[in-house]
Amino acid sequence: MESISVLESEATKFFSLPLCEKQKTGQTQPYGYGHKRIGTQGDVGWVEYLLLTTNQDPSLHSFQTLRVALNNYMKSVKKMACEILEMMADGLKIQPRNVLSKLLMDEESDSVFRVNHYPPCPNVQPLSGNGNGNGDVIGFGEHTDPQIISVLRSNNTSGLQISLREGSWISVPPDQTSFFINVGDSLQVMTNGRFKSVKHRVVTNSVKSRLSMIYFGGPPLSEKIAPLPSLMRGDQQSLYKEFTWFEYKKSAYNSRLADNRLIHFEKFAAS
Ligand SMILES: C=C1C[C@]23C[C@@]1(O)CC[C@H]2[C@@]12CC[C@H](O)[C@@](C)(C(=O)O1)[C@H]2[C@@H]3C(=O)O
Ligand SMILES: O=C(O)CCC(=O)C(=O)O
Ligand SMILES: [Fe+2]
Repeated sequence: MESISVLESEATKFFSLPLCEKQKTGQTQPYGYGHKRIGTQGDVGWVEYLLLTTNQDPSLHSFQTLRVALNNYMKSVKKMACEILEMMADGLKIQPRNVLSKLLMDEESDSVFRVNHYPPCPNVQPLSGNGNGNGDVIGFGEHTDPQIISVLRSNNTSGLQISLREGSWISVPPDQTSFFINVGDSLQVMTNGRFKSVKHRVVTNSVKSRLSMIYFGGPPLSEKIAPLPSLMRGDQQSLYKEFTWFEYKKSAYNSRLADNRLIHFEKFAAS
């Protein structure tokens, strides 16, 4: 895929510019260029990034080649995310098969795209005590993704880890020819817990830099996030209270990265 290598080299060029140049993305908070700070609640990581909405052309006027490469990639990755959601619907034996993908195809779909750059990090003190106790420095702290589905691609530098049920972390081997698919909190709710949003994080590498690009497919803001009726058998009950994506997103964006965001929306949460 030639377009991916163009995007990767343009993104690498972008991140190697002086800070004052990188800040000229023409995007307003929370979008555009950011570094170290993640979200608004005080989370920090050894990372710099570009955060963009997918339903408008990323302004990035001073970075035309990057902008074109991003636009092309965003279109292709959205198509791939829709195909994956359709295969998931087939696997769940639910009809119509576009019941999930249509939310990403909607003109109002609230999807975001992120390019993360983790420069090599000499093993200094873990940032804000978020380290894993092994001297690793956290690039992106543990969290689940709030949307429906995330499609991640990275260069050949390791760093991504997922949390297993008993709390240990395992590395996702980096592979620039593969995509890493993550179930988001919203898909967990829409499948009434059959698919789980898995906690993940990124630890830095002391020698190599990591570049990752993630498409976060989200529904329109007004969409009700609830178990799909065709999945509910007999008198099965929803594990979650009713809410819209707007309500969930608002609550998620007011939380810290590591927080359990779904707990406030569970019907039977232990008190
Ligand atoms: C600390 C935060 C950053 C985040 C918004 C939040 O309050 C909690 C969820 C975070 C996350 C994780 C997945 C995506 O990278 C992201 C863009 C998203 O939609 O939710 C980030 C948010 C962010 O970086 O602003
Ligand atoms: O950069 C990565 O590899 C993962 C980052 C991530 O999980 C996120 O941006 O939500
Ligand atoms: Fe994530």
